[in-house]
Amino acid sequence: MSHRLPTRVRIVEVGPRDGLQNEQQPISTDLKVELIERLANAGIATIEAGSFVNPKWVPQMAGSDEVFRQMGRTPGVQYAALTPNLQGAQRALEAGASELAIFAAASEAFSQKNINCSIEQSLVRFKPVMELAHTAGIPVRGYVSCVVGCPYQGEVEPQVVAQVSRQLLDLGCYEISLGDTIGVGTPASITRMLDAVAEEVAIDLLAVHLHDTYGQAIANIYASLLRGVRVIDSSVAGLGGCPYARGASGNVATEDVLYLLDGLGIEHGINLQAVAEAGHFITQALGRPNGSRAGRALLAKSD
Ligand SMILES: CC(C)(COP(=O)([O-])OP(=O)([O-])OC[C@H]1O[C@@H](n2cnc3c(N)ncnc32)[C@H](O)[C@@H]1OP(=O)([O-])[O-])[C@@H](O)C(=O)NCCC(=O)NCCSC(=O)C[C@@](C)(O)CC(=O)[O-]
Repeated sequence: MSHRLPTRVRIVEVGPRDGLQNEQQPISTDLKVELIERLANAGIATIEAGSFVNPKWVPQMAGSDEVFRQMGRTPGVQYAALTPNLQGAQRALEAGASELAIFAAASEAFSQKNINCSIEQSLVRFKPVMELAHTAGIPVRGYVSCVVGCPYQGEVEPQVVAQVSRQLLDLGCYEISLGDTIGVGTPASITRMLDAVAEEVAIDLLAVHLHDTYGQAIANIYASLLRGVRVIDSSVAGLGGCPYARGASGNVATEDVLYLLDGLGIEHGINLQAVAEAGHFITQALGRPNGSRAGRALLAKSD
C-alpha cells in the first residue's frame, strides 16, 4: 500500500463528453470541435470527445459522429468515445475514435436506469465491443459508476466495485476508471473503496473519476494520489452532471486538479493557463458559470 505521491499523473479530459452530455441547450458541432482542439493544444493527451449512445436518451451527444469527423487531430492525442454496445462501437470506429470506453456500474439500480440492463447483461453486451476493438487494434477503457454511492440504491459495497472492476479488466480493458457518479465520497470512503479494488486490480491500472457534488473531489484526489493512483479524469471548468443522477454536479474541474498537481510538484505536461482559457471560452459560449475556482482565479489575475 503506497503512501508516496506519484511523480507524474495523466489527465483524462472528459469535458466534451461527460461535461456537455447534460446541457439542455443546443450546442453546435463547431463549438464542441473548438473546445476539443483548445484542450488538445493545451497539451491534454487523452480527450473523451463524445458518446455513441441512443440519442433519444442523451440528445446532446447525437452529433458525436460529426464532431469526430470535423475535429483536427493533434498527433499523440487519444480521442476516446463512450460506447454502450456493439452498435455504438461500430459508429465510433467509423467516425474515427482512437479509443473506446465501455461503462458498467457497481449498482444494479443505476445500471438499469443508465443502460437498461443488469450489470451481468452489460458485461455480456461489452464482449462484442471488446472483440471489435481488439480486431481494430483500438484500446478500451472501462468505467465503473457509483463506486461509493448510488442515487437509487444508497451505499455501495467496495467489494462489488472490486468485482466489477476485475470483470472489466478480464474482458480486456487496459484501465478501469472508478466513478463517484454523485460525488458523495470523502477521503475515508474513497480510500476504503480503492483499497478493496486494489486487491483485485493493480493500482497502476486504476483511474479516478470524481464528481464534485459535495465539494470533496480535490480532497478525494489527494487521497487517491496517496494510494498510488496516477490517472485522473476531469472536466474543463467543472462542466457536467449525469443525466441519470439528478443533482449530480460536474466532474472535478481540470484546472483545479492541475493547480493541485503543480503545488505537489507532480508532472502532468499540460499548460494550465491554456486550459483556464478553454474553460472561459466554453462557459462564456454556454452562458453558464465557470465551475473551476483555480480557473476563475487565474483568469482574474490575467485580466
Ligand atoms: C445503452 C442503451 C443504448 C441501451 O438501450 P436499449 O433500449 O436497451 O437498447 P436496444 O438494443 O434494445 O435498442 C433500443 C433502441 O435503441 C437504439 N440503440 C441501441 N444502441 C444504440 C446506440 N449505441 N446508438 C444509437 N442507438 C442505439 C436501437 O437502435 C433501438 O432503436 P429503435 O429500434 O427503438 O429506433 C441506452 O440505454 C442508452 O443509450 N443509454 C444512455 C446511456 C448514457 O449515455 N448515459 C450517460 C453516460 S454514463 C455516465 O455519464 C457515467 C460515467 C461514464 O461518466 C461515469 C460516472 O460518472 O459514473
